[in-house]
Amino acid sequence: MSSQEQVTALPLMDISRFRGADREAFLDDLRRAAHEVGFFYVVGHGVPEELMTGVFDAARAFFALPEERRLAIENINSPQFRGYTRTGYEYTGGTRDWREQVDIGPERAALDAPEHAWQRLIGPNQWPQDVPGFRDTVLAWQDEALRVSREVLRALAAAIGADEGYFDRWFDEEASTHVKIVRYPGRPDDGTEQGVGAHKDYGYLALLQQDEVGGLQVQAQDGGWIDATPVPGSFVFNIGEMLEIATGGYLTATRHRVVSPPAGVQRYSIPFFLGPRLDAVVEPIELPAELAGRARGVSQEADNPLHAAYGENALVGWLRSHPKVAQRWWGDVLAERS
Ligand SMILES: O=C(O)CCC(=O)C(=O)O
Ligand SMILES: [Fe+2]
Repeated sequence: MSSQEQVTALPLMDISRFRGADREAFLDDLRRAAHEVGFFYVVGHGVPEELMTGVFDAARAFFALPEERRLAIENINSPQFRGYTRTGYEYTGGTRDWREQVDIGPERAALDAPEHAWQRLIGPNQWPQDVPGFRDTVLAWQDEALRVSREVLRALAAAIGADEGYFDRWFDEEASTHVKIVRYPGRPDDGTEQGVGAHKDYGYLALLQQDEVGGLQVQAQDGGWIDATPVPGSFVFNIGEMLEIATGGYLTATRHRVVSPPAGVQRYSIPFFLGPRLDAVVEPIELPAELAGRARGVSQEADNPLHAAYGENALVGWLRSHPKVAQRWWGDVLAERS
């Protein structure tokens, strides 16, 4: 192997094989990748290159706006945690992350009389008014990210011996989608390396489009960290907590983190999260005996208990990561729970 050749320890999956002649071999590869690593690259997805480039252009245009224009859609305006988060205002593992971002969810009207706390996550987005085409481009990208994620979810269901459509029961047209448009500035003067602290993602699956800079790291089973080296044209996929719960830990939500780029270098990334409906309570699937024997059980960490009720799982995540928004709009819920 020449020293120029790209070396990456994460498996690479060509999702077009799922509909092709070697489907069974593909499902074996996918099963191994999803069980052993929980992270893999996906190529052969058919998302037009112009759209992948276009969404990064939209991101660059937004983050190039003067701060007061970015703050016009600050998430502090939104009980649903939608909109812009300034660098240093998001927390993971109780420690400040070093990135700025725009969070976008399903576009709905807020409910008049929500019965459950998590129903207050339903509501409208905040869109920047001064980046022409931002909304259309992001929505077009979101549609494609949803299409590819659904295909990967169907392949995962087939790979664990279930019907392709198995996970659709907690899903349908009300799927929880979440797009994050992210910019990591170079690391701050004090040299802190946390772009995003180590965490798991809470839905079914996460898809990530990243630029060429790198910095995402994935925790291996031995505790070491593997670089998710950028592979042009690919998406990085990882398993979320709801699939860990649904498979009794046969599929594991793998911890990952982002190391900030060096000072003076910036990185753009666009994660997309696919979750079940907010009112879904995910129950364990009956796995084929051979797989069940290798299921590791659902991890229960003191600092991150997993909730099978998806809306609750999502709410806990939002409250923890955006304390200022939580204080402004969710004081009653925080007080009840303290
Ligand atoms: O930006 C990345 O590479 C990953 C971000 C991430 O893990 C997240 O936002 O959950
Ligand atoms: Fe993540």
